[in-house]
Amino acid sequence: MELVDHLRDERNKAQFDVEAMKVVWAGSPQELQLCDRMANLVANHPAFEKLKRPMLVRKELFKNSLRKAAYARKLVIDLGLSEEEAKWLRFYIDEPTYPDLHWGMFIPAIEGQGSEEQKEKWLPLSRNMQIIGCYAQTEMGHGSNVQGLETTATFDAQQDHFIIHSPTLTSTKWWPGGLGKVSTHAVVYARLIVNGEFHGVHGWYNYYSFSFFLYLEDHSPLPGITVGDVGLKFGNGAYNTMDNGLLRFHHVRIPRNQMLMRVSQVSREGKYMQCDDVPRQLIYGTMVSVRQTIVAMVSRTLSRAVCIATRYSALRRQHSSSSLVVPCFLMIDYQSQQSRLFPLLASAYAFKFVGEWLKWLYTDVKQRLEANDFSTLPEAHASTAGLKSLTTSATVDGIEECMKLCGGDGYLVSSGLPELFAVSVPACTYEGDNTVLMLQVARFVVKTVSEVGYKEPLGTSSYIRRLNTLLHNNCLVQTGEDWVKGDRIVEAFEARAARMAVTCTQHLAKFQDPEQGFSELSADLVEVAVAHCQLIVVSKFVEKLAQDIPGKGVKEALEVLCYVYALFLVHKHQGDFLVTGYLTPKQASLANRQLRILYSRLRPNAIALVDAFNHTDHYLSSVVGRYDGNVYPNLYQAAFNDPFNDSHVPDGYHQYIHPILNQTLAKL
Ligand SMILES: CCCCC/C=C\C/C=C\C/C=C\C=C\C(=O)SCCNC(=O)CCNC(=O)[C@H](O)C(C)(C)COP(=O)(O)OP(=O)(O)OC[C@H]1O[C@@H](n2cnc3c(N)ncnc32)[C@H](O)[C@@H]1OP(=O)(O)O
Ligand SMILES: Cc1cc2nc3c(=O)[nH]c(=O)nc-3n(C[C@H](O)[C@H](O)[C@H](O)COP(=O)(O)OP(=O)(O)OC[C@H]3O[C@@H](n4cnc5c(N)ncnc54)[C@H](O)[C@@H]3O)c2cc1C
Repeated sequence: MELVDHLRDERNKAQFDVEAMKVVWAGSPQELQLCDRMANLVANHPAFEKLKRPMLVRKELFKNSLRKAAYARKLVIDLGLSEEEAKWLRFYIDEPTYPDLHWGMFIPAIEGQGSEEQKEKWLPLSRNMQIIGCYAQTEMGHGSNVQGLETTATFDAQQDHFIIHSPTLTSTKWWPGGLGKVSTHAVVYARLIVNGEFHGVHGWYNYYSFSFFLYLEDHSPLPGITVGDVGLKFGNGAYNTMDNGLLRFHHVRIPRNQMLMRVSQVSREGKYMQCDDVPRQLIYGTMVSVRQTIVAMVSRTLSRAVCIATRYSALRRQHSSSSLVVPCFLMIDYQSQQSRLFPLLASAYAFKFVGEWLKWLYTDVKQRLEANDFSTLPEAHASTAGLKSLTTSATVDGIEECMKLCGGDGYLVSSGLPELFAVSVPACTYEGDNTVLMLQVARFVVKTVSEVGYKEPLGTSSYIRRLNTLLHNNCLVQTGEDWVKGDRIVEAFEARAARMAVTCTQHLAKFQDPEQGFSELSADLVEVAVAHCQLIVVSKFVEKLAQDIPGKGVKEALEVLCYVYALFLVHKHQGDFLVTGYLTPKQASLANRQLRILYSRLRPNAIALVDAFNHTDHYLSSVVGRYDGNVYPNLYQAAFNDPFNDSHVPDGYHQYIHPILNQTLAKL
């Protein structure tokens, strides 16, 4: 039977080579081929079916996710998949499970913080999954405030042991993924006590990582350990496939050599030693690594929501504004729908490109760290923290908007959007609460501004070198067309970021106690950080356009997306641009007018731009976002796939409805 493509007319409108755009989106022909292979491996295998997930109760759901993880492991071994292939396989299975933390945090923590000897011992065991690990940092009472962690690790010189203890209820380890039911090991952050002395009580270096055996072979916890799951989380399915755990220690002994010893050591005699040439911030290194990964992944999450909403918008018809009776308008042709949808489409591309750049920055910093060059760590910290915060917040808001853009059907689980929202929301909290992370960026920016004159700003903050120009030269835009020039756009974002940073730095200088100033101005400081991070995203998109981009019309389509992203932000944050005096109201309104022109240029390419994400229907898991656009029969069928429709008479009907119909309520 011939398949009907309900979106064919839309696809025919494309003004660029979709196959070439797929390569740009994936990053390279090799990446495209790799992702395509892994996505289809998952899509074509019944073991990875996921549509029934939201109907399962927690225990079934969890067992189901263990089955999938075990099956994935078998595929990795049977097919001899590389670590990179295995990573994409897990990604397309699309279900948070313990291997995410094992591969994503436990192993990187050992790699980054273990001594050579420890790496030699623990890494082969971990990579072969002979042990399964998690990352136990957060406690019930302390999440953002890592310095406040209460778990203690007291050195016992007599037995050459550390004694790990949870002295209070609030010191209970709380949230670590994979901890609740599965892990055999954990990297635990604890406060170090040697010879009765807390080390580094004033600094952030009083927390050390320990690796220890959590379970005996029969899988009951070691004596002195209480472990469990933190309980049901938001959303059906969603993050409930993960065993986020709780953990308490009652004077649990572990050998001294299980303290991760790259940053500092405790000797057999009980002497505490800090490695001179390694900064203490390195114990936060795993978070830098994961924040980078989150940015690399988040564009795909947003692209998924945008793909669903764009396809449905290009299919569903509603009345025109002049006639409430004739259903003639495609939803995507409403200007208001475009102004909500197209900036999200542009953001997905923007986040993809900034994610590629961040990966490059992180790879560079990682190589430097291995060679004990720590000079670029502050920038890597600020960029990973800020971009993780910016992109996850925008993505989660974007998924919610996509749900609304699909009307009532977006709210159905079969649209794929509610579960995507539920599974993505915690990204604003885990790996650092987004506001807390933006405050870290603000610290970095304010410090850079304060040091102007005796320390050269580098990398993402190099615009601060041109402070004088940015503070005094205002925008030169005179026509709408003037707004679609890369260097002009970047300069506008630089001027806004620089002016906001300088104003805040001046306000901070008025406080006698800098910390009090920082606290009182924290809301403004977050805005400074947002401006700095948006500048990074815009400038990396503009830099991308300066590269050689093959394929008919591909570069032109990307240019439109870049300007949509940037001018949408100019419009959204026009208050910043106006208050700092960089723009006049006329220039701001020209930007908005130009944005409308750009929407009309983007419109014919909309479906092709989401096709270029190359998402399989399995990955989308959305009735309204199907590739073939055959929505309505499938939407109808999906209703009958719900076990709730197995019978006309639900449980409880005879008991609770009949008495009302028969007026026999007194018998209840
Ligand atoms: C939607 C799509 C999703 C895609 C999903 C993909 C993957 C998902 C993967 C995993 C998710 C699952 C697991 C999640 C795990 C976790 O959540 S683990 C726990 C994470 N916890 C945190 O992130 C805690 C956040 N808090 C902190 O990082 C610190 O406490 C904070 C930095 C906020 C403050 O610490 P403090 O010691 O008080 O720092 P100061 O402000 O005094 O700064 C001291 C100096 O250290 C520098 N610094 C801080 N952090 C770092 C770092 N990470 N690296 C390098 N340097 C750092 C800071 O800049 C200061 O430097 P100066 O002295 O100013 O020079
Ligand atoms: C799904 C999920 C998975 C997780 N996985 C892990 C894991 O594997 N391992 C692990 O160790 N942890 C994990 N966590 C814990 C996570 O890292 C913490 O939840 C996170 O760091 C935030 O800490 P908190 O929950 O204590 O929030 P809090 O720090 O209590 O924050 C609550 C509110 O206070 C504000 N706030 C806090 N501090 C400040 C400040 N200094 N200035 C201004 N505002 C502030 C925040 O902005 C936020 O609005 C996970 C969490 C979730 C939700």
